[in-house]
Amino acid sequence: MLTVDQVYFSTKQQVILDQIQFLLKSGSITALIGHNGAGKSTLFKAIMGMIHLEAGEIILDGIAQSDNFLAFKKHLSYIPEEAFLLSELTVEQHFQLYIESYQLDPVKMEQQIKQYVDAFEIGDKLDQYPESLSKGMRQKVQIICALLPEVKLLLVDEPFEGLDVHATEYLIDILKKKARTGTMILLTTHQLDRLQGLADHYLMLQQGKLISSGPIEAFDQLKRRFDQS
Ligand SMILES: Nc1ncnc2c1ncn2[C@@H]1O[C@H](COP(=O)(O)OP(=O)(O)OP(=O)(O)O)[C@@H](O)[C@H]1O
Repeated sequence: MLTVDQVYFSTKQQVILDQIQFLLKSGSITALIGHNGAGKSTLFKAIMGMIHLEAGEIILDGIAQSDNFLAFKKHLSYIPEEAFLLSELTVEQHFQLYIESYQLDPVKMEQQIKQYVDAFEIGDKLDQYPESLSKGMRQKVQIICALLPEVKLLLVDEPFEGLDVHATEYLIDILKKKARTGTMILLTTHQLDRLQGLADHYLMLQQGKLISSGPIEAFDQLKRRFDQS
């Protein structure tokens, strides 16, 4: 379970996350929705420990982020809105980096990487560097890296931007499979229609505040609520 408790973050100019509080359960897929600037990416950065919270706590299966950050972080993985790949590493070396940093089984990973690489159609790019890849290809590399470890929580920020239809459908399928094995998934998208049949819960942010949350019972109702927010 993920517990986000009274999380608060501000800059000199504005409050960006205002006492955010929610729970995620094992195996759930939760859509984090909100208009531009609502605070979605900042909330992801807060969960990832990439920003320093002024108040609040984030607890993943009993491990508090502020108590033991290394133990906390090894249970989560992140697909950022824009791929952050290292210019000096090839595609294949990026996969190796994840295998090493998450201490994954290299033999098992070899098969897994082949499966993902084939499905995302980047098999001919393994020895290339990020600068020679298209935006969509870079995103695919980042997605594969994030999918390799079996984590308790997978954060997915605007995953469908820049992906072709085939890759989008494949990713949706993988996210559902991950959730079936107990991974919690928290994802943002502006393409609300993509959430239908994927997300089972939602969190709605508006100007840094959590204004609504719960199970997605009626998708049309959620879209109306979002349009009115
Ligand atoms: N590094 C930063 N310094 C100052 N303010 C920031 C910074 N990053 C984000 N903000 C501000 O925080 C607020 C929330 O931004 P955030 O990127 O979290 O929104 P978002 O919901 O992810 O938006 P989008 O849908 O456009 O990606 C915005 O008002 C933004 O201007």
